[in-house]
Amino acid sequence: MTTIAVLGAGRIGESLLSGLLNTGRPPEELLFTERSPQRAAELTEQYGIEHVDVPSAARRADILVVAVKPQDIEPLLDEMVPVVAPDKLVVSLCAGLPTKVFERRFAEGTPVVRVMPNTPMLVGEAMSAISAGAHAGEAHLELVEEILGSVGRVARVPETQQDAVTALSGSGPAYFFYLVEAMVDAGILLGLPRSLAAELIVQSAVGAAAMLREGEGHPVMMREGVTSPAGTTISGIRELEKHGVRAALIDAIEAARDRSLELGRVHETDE
Ligand SMILES: NC(=O)C1=CN([C@@H]2O[C@H](COP(=O)(O)OP(=O)(O)OC[C@H]3O[C@@H](n4cnc5c(N)ncnc54)[C@H](O)[C@@H]3O)[C@@H](O)[C@H]2O)C=CC1
Ligand SMILES: O=C(O)[C@@H]1CCC=N1
Repeated sequence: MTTIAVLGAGRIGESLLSGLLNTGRPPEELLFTERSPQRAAELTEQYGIEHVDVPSAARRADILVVAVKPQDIEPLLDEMVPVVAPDKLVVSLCAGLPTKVFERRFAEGTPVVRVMPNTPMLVGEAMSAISAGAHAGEAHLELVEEILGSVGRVARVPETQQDAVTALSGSGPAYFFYLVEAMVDAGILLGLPRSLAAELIVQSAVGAAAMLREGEGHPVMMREGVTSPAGTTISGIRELEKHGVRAALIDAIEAARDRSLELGRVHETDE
């Protein structure tokens, strides 16, 4: 039995706990720590998972999953460092934080794996990218793949690519939600009831995603398949091009990558 403790059960920590429970992992194999007592009580009531303190998590769990905001990492590290032995695996879900931020604080040899997951973990459809730190080996990566593979897909990437991954798949769901929100608003403008507009757009998104996943051709070909000569779609595409939507998305993702790099730099030392 592998016990997993999630340190910081906010949106992504809860998504992981909930996703693992949904895939049949018993609540006895899961623990969590949480700064907010109210949130801790709510989660225990909802999921039946035990809330513990950091020393207890470090003693009882094999894997410690760090899921606090990057800005909150230092106080948590202060609590972890005295109690985390090198036989534990530390898994960081924190955007922007390089594995060396953890390694330089923990006992020599402590394995650290950096992960960028995303919230569709909640419904078993996460995209997670994982990178080994200096002391994490094949067995550690396989363990993390097994856990995250139960709540979605997993790719191995060099750590140097993690900031780009964060911008694409870590933040990506927010951009899709934003597009859906805007398209539903368009339906309202055209006089459709909100519930109907939402149903039309959400099912269109699910259908388009399913076609993309089937992998039968390139997205450009799929878009061309919708775009009839002198038809409706090309009139819409012209507006998207006029408003620079493609460039806006590229700029948005570049800005998210830059912010990820910046979050990591805050924790750099002169070492
Ligand atoms: N929300 C998302 O879509 C994604 C978030 N992440 C990363 O996951 C991490 C968490 O993000 P969210 O869940 O969105 O943030 P959040 O703010 O919803 O959750 C963080 C939780 O940690 C708790 N916390 C803070 N310090 C603590 C401490 N010392 N001990 C115990 N609990 C503590 C807070 O009370 C809060 O419930 C971040 O590092 C973020 O970069 C990664 C991928 C996607
Ligand atoms: O916005 C954030 O910083 C986090 C990391 C990736 C998605 N959400």
